[in-house]
Amino acid sequence: MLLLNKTLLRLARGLWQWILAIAAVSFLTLVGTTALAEIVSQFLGSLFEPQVVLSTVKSAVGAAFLASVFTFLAQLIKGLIEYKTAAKARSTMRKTIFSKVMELDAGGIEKIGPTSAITAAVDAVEQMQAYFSSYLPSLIFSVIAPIYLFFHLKNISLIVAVLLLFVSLILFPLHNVFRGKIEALRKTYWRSLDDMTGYYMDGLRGLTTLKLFDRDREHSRVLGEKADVLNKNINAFMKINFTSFLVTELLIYAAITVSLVICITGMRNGDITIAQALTVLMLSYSYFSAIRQLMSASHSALTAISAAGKVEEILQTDTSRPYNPELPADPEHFDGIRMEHVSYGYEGRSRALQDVSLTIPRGSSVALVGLSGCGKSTAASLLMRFCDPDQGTIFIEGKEYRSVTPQQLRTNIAMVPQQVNLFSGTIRENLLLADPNANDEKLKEALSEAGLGSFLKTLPKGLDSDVGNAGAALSGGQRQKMGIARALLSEAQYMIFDEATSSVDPQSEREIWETIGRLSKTRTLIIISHRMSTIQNANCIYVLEKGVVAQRGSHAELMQQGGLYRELVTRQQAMEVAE
Ligand SMILES: Nc1ncnc2c1ncn2[C@@H]1O[C@H](COP(=O)(O)OP(=O)(O)OP(=O)(O)O)[C@@H](O)[C@H]1O
Repeated sequence: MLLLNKTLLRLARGLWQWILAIAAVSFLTLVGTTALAEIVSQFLGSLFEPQVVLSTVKSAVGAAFLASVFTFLAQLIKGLIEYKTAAKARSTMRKTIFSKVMELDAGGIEKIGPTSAITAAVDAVEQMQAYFSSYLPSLIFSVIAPIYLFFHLKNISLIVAVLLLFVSLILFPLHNVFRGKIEALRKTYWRSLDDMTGYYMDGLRGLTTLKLFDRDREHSRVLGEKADVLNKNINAFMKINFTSFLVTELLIYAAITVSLVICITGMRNGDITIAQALTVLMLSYSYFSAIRQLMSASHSALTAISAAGKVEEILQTDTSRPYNPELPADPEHFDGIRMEHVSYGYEGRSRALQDVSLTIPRGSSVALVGLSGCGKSTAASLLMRFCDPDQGTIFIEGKEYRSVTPQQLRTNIAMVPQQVNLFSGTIRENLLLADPNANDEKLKEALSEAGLGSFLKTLPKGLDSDVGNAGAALSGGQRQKMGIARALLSEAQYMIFDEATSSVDPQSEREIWETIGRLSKTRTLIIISHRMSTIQNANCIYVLEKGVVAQRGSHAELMQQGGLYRELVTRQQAMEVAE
């Protein structure tokens, strides 16, 4: 009911002093307003007394002026602190989200979805900051203000003070009853809006098809029905909003009217003076301003809470890659990488890999092939330890994968992905990501080994040449070669090429395969490629089918065996001839 949210309260940790400062300055504003109300009421009350003198007028005006200046300054300061709190909240939340997102590995990013990661850091943060700069201070203030005013009014009339306090305390729970209904209707309204917009978009995109089949009038009729449903939902939403407003305002004005009736009766009986009655009239409005402020802030709080849900999903993602040096070593003491009965499935999906065993002897080249979706990239992700097997074990040079620190693993295994990511900056800056201590000679050596030596010589600025936004100033082939150069700089013994030439032109593809051929003399290569002609020299080829190892052997052995491998090779040869 108080709209307190665990995620938001956790994020508010460094912000409490600011939140309390806003509530405190709001309270000072109330103190100023109360003083002003009392000064004005006393002055107006004194006008009815015969002995009014100029000095009374002067001191009343002076006091009213001071109270006004005080209130104005308090309000100004409140605005400034609110602004500061919003800025601080944004910055704190963005830093928390950014540092978590940067901890995610490939599996984690896919699980959340890159779009969610962006909206969490941009939109959600904007929505959540209002919770700290507006809702929480209003909540605190809405508790203090009625109590403060109660103590002010109780000396004039206890019954009025109790009545106003009671009504101000029940307003927020009552408002929440309406709010629950409003939120449910808002969801229905958004759904019908989405439904209508989606149908409208479908119609626009497929207008020619609709006309071809003479279905445009029917489409227009359904669209009209959807527009009616939307209208009905908007009306229901507005009706409940208006009812909520009406009930709240009626209660407030009823409480004020009853208070005035009590004051007038008191005046008649001589228990209450005119000045006191005027004070009640003026302060009764202040009684409800805090709760009104809270009610309007509670709308932002609800938006903030739903945004916090998205952020919580990111913050809760497990980014730990625990390692335990005590895990038992490989009983076979295999010199290389070995997968033993490994199974892995993505959340909510059937197994992507099932009981896969494979060996990658140090110094060899091993290829993984198979139809799209057979699990090749999943095997690469497991080898990079972007994820851990659900069942089975992976060993590297006699050690259990999870007994090696993530840093050690990264220095042993590098990957050249399908799309190499380059950052805006120079060639040097992009290469230093892999080895921050590398000197120019080493960088040039890696570039030349990756097949970029002659290209570098053509650049007037050499290593200081700009690669453009996300590497836009380089060709697709050059970007992939930069990825290879980076992998070389990491000095990893094991290198995974996951469809490293799938997005480059035939000339670059040939050059990259030549480079890979050279690398196979000094490194252990794990090659994933859909081009069967490129992996024929691999020492061992694993053919995956629906997540299972269907065949294994050299090219010659597999061609002799027949089965899926020979089918894939023959099919591709036929396609190449046709091209
Ligand atoms: N992040 C993911 N979430 C859920 N399922 C996934 C995810 N990544 C892959 N899969 C599923 O796992 C299976 C194996 O996918 P994987 O990418 O390993 O295949 P692949 O052989 O590399 O395919 P391709 O040759 O098309 O790249 C597929 O059914 C795929 O839909």
